[in-house]
Amino acid sequence: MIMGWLQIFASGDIIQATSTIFLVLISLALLSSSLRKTSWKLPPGPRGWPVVGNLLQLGSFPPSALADLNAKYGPLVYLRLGHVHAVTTNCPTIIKELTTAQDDAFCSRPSTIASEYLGYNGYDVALAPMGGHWKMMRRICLEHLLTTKRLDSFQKYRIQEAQAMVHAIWEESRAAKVCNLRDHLSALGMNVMTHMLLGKKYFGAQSVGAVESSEFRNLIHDQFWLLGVFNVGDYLPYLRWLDIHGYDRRMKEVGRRMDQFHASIIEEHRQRKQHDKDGPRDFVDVLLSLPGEKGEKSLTDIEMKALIQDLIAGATDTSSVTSEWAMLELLRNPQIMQKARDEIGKVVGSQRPVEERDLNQLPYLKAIVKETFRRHPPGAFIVPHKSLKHTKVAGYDIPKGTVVFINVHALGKNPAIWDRIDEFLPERFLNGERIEFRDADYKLVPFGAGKRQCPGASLGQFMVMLGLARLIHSFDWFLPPHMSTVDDIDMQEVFGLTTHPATPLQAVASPRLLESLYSCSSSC
Ligand code: HEM
Repeated sequence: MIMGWLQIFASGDIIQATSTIFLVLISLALLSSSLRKTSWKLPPGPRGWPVVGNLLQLGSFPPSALADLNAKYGPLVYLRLGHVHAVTTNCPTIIKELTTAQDDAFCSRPSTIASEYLGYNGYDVALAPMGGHWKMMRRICLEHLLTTKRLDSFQKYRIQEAQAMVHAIWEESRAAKVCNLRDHLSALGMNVMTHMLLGKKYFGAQSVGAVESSEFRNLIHDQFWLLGVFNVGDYLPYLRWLDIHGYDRRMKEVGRRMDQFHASIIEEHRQRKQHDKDGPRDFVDVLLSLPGEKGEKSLTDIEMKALIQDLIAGATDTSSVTSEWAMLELLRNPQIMQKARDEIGKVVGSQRPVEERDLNQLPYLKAIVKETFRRHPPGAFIVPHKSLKHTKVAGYDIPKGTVVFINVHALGKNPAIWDRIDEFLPERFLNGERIEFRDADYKLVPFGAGKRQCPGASLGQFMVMLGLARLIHSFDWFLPPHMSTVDDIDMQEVFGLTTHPATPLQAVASPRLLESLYSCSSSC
């Protein structure tokens, strides 16, 4: 910049020089006015570095780094991430305040490079800023796709896929193979969702085929990873062109390939619709039958693609990673696994498989899932919220545009609200009341809260509970031969949009029901 001024003066262009000085003066004025705003009483937090602020303090596992800051500075911590105001909390009272009393102020989303490339520029639901478009997209989810009636009509797919998983594990057990539970659970989550959404399954028998399935799996994997990264360009936009970690380039490429994938799905459905007079068979058929926002005959292709993208991303990894952590804890705690099996046995017996209608009668299994959400929430942070106006929380000023990181990873390990935090204790939720996933005092918020809370919560619960119930009821589970005690199970977590066990969970399955209960009809 200094070189630029010198060149201007050297060239003798006095008008340009004057306007440059004018701009500098305005910038200084703006800077001093922003400094004056330091009269704001911001929440406490660590001192930041010039320019980057606290970006370098996030570490390799940001949920733990931010939890340490909460322990040091209090329940609401202020951070400056580059030029972005941010706050973080692991406290139920503050979470309640942000998502109920002040929901209107905090219900937007930050606009990020990820939302640009992977959320159709905020044209989707999950990453869209608050506004008319988000309202319309959310209404479509709630009134047309995720209704109880629609979900009931797709129950057969969930049962089919759960049976396909049990069958595949049974075959592996007969071949004396160690079972990779991550593979089975992610195939279950993915197949249930793509079956309902796109009318296809991507893994196992009757799937689309190896090439399309592996391409799809890699795309979803990359998308998940990229949605979870802290991208420097979001916080220091003038450095975006440097693309320090190469995230922009990857996001652009993944977004382009996802878009092609969605376009071909929509085209296939349009072709079929011309010859097929039956009602909608899957969510894409439903989307094709809906009118547009302002009375147009149909939704635009971008709206349909953005919805497909969100539902696949929102539904698949969240439920499979929850189930993987639950199975990991059950292997570490065989007495809890047995208690759950006894409960299922009492309700279901041993002559038939578990059905969805059984799930409401399995409070202990539900408590296991709840304890998994506490100890290993699938997303360490709730999808970040953003404030729409200047407001006060707990007596502190929160500037307009502040990004809010609700740290559910740290909430579940907050010693001020939980006893014996490192133990897996489903019993803590068996207090005689009906067990709800949404906790009235905000100690557990696996599906978020307020206007942005997860619209797929009940489907997510069904998917997790059905998969687990089938695994526990159908098999006895043992450690793989390379492990001698439960302490050999790797408990390390890998940070991303969802937090996975560092090592995919492996175990040995031994069938415990009649052989006929492991068979798979041609449909699965
Ligand atoms: C165990 C399963 C699941 C978990 C733990 C989960 C968790 C979450 C969380 C924490 C949020 C953010 C809430 C907030 O910002 O306050 C969210 C949003 C969302 N979820 Fe889920 N989810 C699950 C399953 C599903 C399923 C099955 C679907 C759809 C089929 C879905 C679709 C969405 C969508 C579209 C949003 C964005 C909502 C908005 O911004 O308005 N999720 N989910």
